[in-house]
Amino acid sequence: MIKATNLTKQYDNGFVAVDSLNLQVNKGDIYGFLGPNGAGKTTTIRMLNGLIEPSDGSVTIEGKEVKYENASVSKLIGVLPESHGYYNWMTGREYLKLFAELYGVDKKRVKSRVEEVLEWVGMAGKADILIGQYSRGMKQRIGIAKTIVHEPSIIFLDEPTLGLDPQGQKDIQSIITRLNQEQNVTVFITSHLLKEISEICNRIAIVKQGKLLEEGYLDELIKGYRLVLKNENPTLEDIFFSLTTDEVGGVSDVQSNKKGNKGTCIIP
Ligand SMILES: Nc1ncnc2c1ncn2[C@@H]1O[C@H](COP(=O)(O)OP(=O)(O)OP(=O)(O)O)[C@@H](O)[C@H]1O
Repeated sequence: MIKATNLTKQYDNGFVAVDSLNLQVNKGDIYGFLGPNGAGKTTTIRMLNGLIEPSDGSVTIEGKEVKYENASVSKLIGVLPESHGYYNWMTGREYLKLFAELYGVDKKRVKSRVEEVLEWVGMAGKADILIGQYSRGMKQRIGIAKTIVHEPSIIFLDEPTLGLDPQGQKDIQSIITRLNQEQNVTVFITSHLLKEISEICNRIAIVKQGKLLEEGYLDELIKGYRLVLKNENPTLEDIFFSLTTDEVGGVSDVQSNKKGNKGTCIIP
């Protein structure tokens, strides 16, 4: 359903943020895309969405090639970026109506679709309040409503629970799970909250310095790592740290990821 082949991004300054990544997200997955800060997650999402051009490699979504700034797949996908602006002077309902129209929802259907998504994210009672007066959790709910307003089959959520309190995190997780189970929406999600990922995702990928370190079904990975980690019940956190922590407890210098010097770790 989403297939990335040898996906690579070298920025203009020579830095290789994503290096020959091969990924496959299947229909119905909640796919957790994990990695330390600077691992290349946002860069990857932007290439998967056609927002930036890969230096090499290709992406297909439902068999259609994703081309840079080409709107052909935009109807199939919904995107909630990590940092996104809201129109604080609009009410939640006005904002969703605007995006329903922009995304080409049938004019006759806009009103009812906006009401549907407001219900979905539990914001029907707050829809006439200005977005500027919403809490962060309410803004994220409206952000998710915007992401699904045109009924995409795949949604990309970059850190959707960042900065939310535990209840806010739980609410967003429950919306994501219900969208997946009840509306058959495939979800590609990044988060630094490994517990959250292990609770909602069936498949995961772990990247570091732009390279794929591991990909697979979470339950199979956990089984596979029992032996590797000599632990009967390894958690996703155990697997993540075993793969991403540098030996000697050092911090890897991701800025050294230049061509010809890929993946080098500098231990301070
Ligand atoms: N336009 C750019 N030019 C050069 N380097 C960039 C550019 N954009 C991002 N980078 C670098 O690419 C690397 C990957 O960045 P990216 O934002 O994709 O990582 P991330 O995994 O999403 O990080 P985080 O978890 O902190 O959000 C980082 O080292 C970043 O500094």
